[in-house]
Amino acid sequence: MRIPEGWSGDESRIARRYDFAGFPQALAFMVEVGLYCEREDHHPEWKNIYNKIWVELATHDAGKVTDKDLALAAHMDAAFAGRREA
Ligand SMILES: C[C@H](O)[C@H](O)[C@H]1CNC2=NC(N)=NC(=O)C2=N1
Repeated sequence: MRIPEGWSGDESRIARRYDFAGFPQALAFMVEVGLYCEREDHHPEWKNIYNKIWVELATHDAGKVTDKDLALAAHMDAAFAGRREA
């Protein structure tokens, strides 16, 4: 498995921190990504403090990182790129 650019971790889980301009941008990111997660039935472990979000991705059923996690990571990175300056 190749860990995506900007992420850390190993075969069991990958992790990344996103820093936003403020809480509204972080909240908008969580709402947008959350709707994607509901559509895909695949959910992150994440924590928010003010303008920061810590994310960990793994497929619990499989006990490892799968293509679903990599797709979610790519979606998150794209959503972040679109909101960085907002
Ligand atoms: C019942 C439901 O489909 C499962 O719990 C899904 C939901 N979202 C999930 N999300 C993640 N990240 N891993 C899972 O194994 C998983 N399983």
